Amino acid sequence: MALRVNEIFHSIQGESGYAGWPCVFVRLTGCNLRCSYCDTRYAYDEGDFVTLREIIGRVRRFDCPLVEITGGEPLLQPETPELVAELLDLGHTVLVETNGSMDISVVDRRCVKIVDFKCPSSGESDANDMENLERLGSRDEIKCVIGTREDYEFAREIERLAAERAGTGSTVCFSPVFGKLEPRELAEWILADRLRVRLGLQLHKIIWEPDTRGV
Ligand SMILES: C[S@@+](CC[C@H](N)C(=O)[O-])C[C@H]1O[C@@H](n2cnc3c(N)ncnc32)[C@H](O)[C@@H]1O
Ligand SMILES: Nc1nc2[nH]cc(C(=O)O)c2c(=O)[nH]1
Ligand code: SF4
Ligand SMILES: [Mg+2]
Repeated sequence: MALRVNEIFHSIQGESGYAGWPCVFVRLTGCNLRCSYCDTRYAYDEGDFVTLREIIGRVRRFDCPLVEITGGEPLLQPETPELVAELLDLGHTVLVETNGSMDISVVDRRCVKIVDFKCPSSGESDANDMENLERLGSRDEIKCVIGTREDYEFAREIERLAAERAGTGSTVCFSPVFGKLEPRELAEWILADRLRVRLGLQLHKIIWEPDTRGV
């Protein structure tokens, strides 16, 4: 069994509720969306097939408890759930960063799904599978990447729908599109509306040059 892999690297987790922790990233090749702001276009079609065994071996060599499966879109490859389950069985905390267009229930309940609901300025908001709101577990996270005031209002509605769901404990994270919306503007909107959301800034773009690959 093999997956098409764009890169495997060790860095500081820059996004989500796990921001700041050392993390190994497995970036899979291929994406079904084309977000206007995408900072990872090189993953659309660059990558080689690597066996599941080899991927696990490369991850293990970093000796790091936290692993994120990202892309591209990680749920496009039918072998991804097996990779996730094997890493969980080895004792890793596994994050799966997904674009929200596909059914998230295909992956093991023990992993943490970070589900990006695409806002209008991405050009891909019609792709959101809103049923994913019903599929979230309490450790999973909702994420909205915001480039405009219209995006913010859209994201606020997603947050409202999530909060309405009985039993939801999901963290909701709002992040500005890097270089497009000033973090301060988004911070002020969140505070003015008294929202219970987490402001996320991409830490790796502060630590390293913003377009560095493999960090
Ligand atoms: C490259 S995507 C890979 C995972 C999946 N395709 C997705 O979109 O969630 C990882 C995360 O980076 C975010 N992202 C991509 N480009 C960005 C940018 N220019 N500014 C802020 N976040 C960005 C995406 O919205 C997504 O949450
Ligand atoms: N450091 C770092 N943290 C990240 N968190 C999510 C990322 C992604 O591209 O999915 C990412 C990334 O590319 N780098
Ligand atoms: S879904 Fe993710 S990888 Fe695909 S285009 Fe959008 S941001 Fe890029
Ligand atoms: Mg990234």
